[in-house]
Amino acid sequence: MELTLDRLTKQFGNKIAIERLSTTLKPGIYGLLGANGAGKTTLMRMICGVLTPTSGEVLLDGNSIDDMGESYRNLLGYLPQDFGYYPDFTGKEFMHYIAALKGINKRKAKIRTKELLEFVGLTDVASKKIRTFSGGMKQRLGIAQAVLNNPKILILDEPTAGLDPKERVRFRNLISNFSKDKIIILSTHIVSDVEYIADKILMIKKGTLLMTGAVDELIAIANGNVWSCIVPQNQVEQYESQYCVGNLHHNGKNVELRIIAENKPVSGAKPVEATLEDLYLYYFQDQQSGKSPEKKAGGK
Ligand SMILES: Nc1ncnc2c1ncn2[C@@H]1O[C@H](COP(=O)(O)OP(=O)(O)OP(=O)(O)O)[C@@H](O)[C@H]1O
Repeated sequence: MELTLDRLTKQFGNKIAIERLSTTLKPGIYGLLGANGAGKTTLMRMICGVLTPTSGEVLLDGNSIDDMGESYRNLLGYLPQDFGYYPDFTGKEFMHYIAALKGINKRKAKIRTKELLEFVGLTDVASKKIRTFSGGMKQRLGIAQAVLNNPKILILDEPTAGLDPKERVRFRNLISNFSKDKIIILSTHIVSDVEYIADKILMIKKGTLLMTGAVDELIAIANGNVWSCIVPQNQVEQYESQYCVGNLHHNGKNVELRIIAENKPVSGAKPVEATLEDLYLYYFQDQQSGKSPEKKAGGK
């Protein structure tokens, strides 16, 4: 199975949300990382066929998804960003309702609902109204509905938004367990959500694919460019204006800074192992602090 995005472009008025984005996806978990407004939702909606590209196309095994129509939709599971949960439905009723929308017969819907509510750990609350669910429980229900038809392609838009750390871990494990032979794309701007489960990262910035690769490959780009520096407290602002600064750790009168820079920022700076977050911070720092990266940490 191969999903090809071929020069995919979406323009809203004057705004180009996605610009000639091309890549090929094979079974595995893909983490779509990008700042707010980078174009993640637009891209996912085009992959799902709910938004028509201005130009370019999405192909599954060489066939345009437009031409495939229902046979493509039958392979697809989608959890949109703002999913409507119907608070007065119980978890079970909601699953049956979505199953009916997906054209799954009642008998099969009952069996799948039971299996899936078990899978996402909601069996005990299956007969409770959704209005009583926590954010994490709703997200798990969202995942369960998305996989009702046992999709080969699963698209999850910001599935970890609003989850606490424990729920995040649970979510990651759920996705890992479900991922065999499937193309899973999940978007987030939280690096740690994808660092551990994604086979491949797609970093998207201003509608274009900035870089793509396995987590290790991307981290390798930043390796050798991450430093730990101890500086006096009154110099922190100066460093922040000059460099891409990650974590700060106050230690008495001094502050330990994590700096991402090609050259040693200060004598005594110690090189430290890079993380995906360092790379992300470096490439997206202009969108977080308003400044542009003066020099890139590595190639594409
Ligand atoms: N229907 C629309 N009409 C006009 N502009 C839009 C529309 N949808 C998206 N955009 C613009 O396209 C750009 C990309 O938006 P998109 O929602 O895809 O980004 P995102 O990466 O998903 O962001 P977020 O993480 O905030 O959801 C943004 O500048 C957004 O304002």
